[in-house]
Amino acid sequence: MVDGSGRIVVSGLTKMFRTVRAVDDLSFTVEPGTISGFLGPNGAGKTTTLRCLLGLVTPTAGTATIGGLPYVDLPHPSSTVGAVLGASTFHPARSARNHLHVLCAVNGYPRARAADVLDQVGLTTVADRKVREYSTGMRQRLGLAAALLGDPGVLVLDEPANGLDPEGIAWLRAFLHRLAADGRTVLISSHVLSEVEQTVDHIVVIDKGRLIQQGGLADLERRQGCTVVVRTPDPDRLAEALRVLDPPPDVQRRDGALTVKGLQPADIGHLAFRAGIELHELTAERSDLEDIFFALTNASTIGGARG
Ligand SMILES: Nc1ncnc2c1ncn2[C@@H]1O[C@H](COP(=O)(O)OP(=O)(O)OP(=O)(O)O)[C@@H](O)[C@H]1O
Repeated sequence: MVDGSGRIVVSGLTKMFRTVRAVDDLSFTVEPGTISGFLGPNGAGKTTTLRCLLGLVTPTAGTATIGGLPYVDLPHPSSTVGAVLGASTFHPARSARNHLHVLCAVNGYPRARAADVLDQVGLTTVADRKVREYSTGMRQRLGLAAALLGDPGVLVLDEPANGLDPEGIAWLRAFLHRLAADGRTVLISSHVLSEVEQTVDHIVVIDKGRLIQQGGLADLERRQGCTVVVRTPDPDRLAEALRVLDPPPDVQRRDGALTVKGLQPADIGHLAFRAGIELHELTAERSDLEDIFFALTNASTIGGARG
């Protein structure tokens, strides 16, 4: 169904390269107004999925649509979706402004759009310098500027934080938040989780071409459980009381405290109370995206949970 919403829907997508199953029956949705992180280890199938979405690769089975249409059927593709896949190549002897003027001419956009997008990505003051003088971060910004020329409602970026310094990552984060706040759909891939953790509100995790997990970040963190740090003057007795539970939680010693995985703080507090064990601390540690990612991809490696 054509809905013009800018929603990305990947459904039953499979891509074979000869005998390599790069993408395997993959389904997920990315809603407008959100930033979704498309995560997975190297070789998981992220780029292939994005290339299917952008009409650069023909799926073996399934569909990938934007606003209800495959890329090849979009009436105005470059003003529907802007994409940066890998390092953009620019003529080194051209200025950024000149490069964007050429793209305006090719795509039928007014020349004034070049100045607009240069301003959006913060390159106005250096727009007339040759691109060969640009740093990696400046080139990334120019790639984004080119993707935004048609004022698309959907932005797809493959590893956009690659090669950026912390300042560049902070800039990118704020920039993408502004685009999503305008109602745009933003999908960014990464295998470096710390780079996207503070940027995305939803994640889609894949491994070996298959979906491992998708959902809101906060929700996933909650579902993945947390580590509870417990301090007590009687750690041996508490550890023993915990280990006889069925199933037994994972109990470890750390810096004179016990760390417990697999139970909520209230359960541990209740058990300690009933056993007459004094507690001095009972703290739930939030697991970060890195922990969740490893837990999920390890589970997939040993044939465990799949989303
Ligand atoms: N054109 C191709 N021909 C053959 N195999 C390919 C081709 N493109 C990708 N593959 C294979 O498909 C699998 C998925 O690759 P893909 O590049 O999509 O993963 P990725 O998650 O983007 O990895 P990375 O983070 O390293 O870029 C890999 O095993 C890769 O070698």
